[in-house]
Amino acid sequence: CVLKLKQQKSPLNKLLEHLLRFLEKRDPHQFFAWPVTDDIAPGYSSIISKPMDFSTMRQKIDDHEYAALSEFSDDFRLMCENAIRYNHVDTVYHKAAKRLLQMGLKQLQPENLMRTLKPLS
Ligand SMILES: CC(=O)c1cc(-c2ccccn2)c2ncccn12
Repeated sequence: CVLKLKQQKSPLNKLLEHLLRFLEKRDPHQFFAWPVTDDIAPGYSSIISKPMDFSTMRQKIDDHEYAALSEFSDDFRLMCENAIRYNHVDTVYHKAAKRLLQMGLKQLQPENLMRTLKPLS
């Protein structure tokens, strides 16, 4: 059998894995860890046309589906905005999504990005 050589992690992939770990730490209840199912959220799949969650983002990193940081940020924003739209404003999920989005976009700003990357260089 032909051994599938472990693909070298590209610099972008190293950055995205680092960012994903940073963002996941700010979801202590793991509300965003896995896809939302219709069982836990009635009608979810007919309301949210493009679902997204951290496990899907991790799979996309591993499958080299992100060609740029902006594509990763788009999925992060999509994940948060789905929760902001589906969940009523007075729910823990809506509130957690707003906090996570605000914190995540701040972290993705170039000057803050450099700050988290320093130790990686
Ligand atoms: C992210 C989201 O919208 C979500 C996560 C969850 C969730 C995630 C993990 C464990 C339990 N619930 C959820 N439950 C009901 C309605 C919406 N949600």
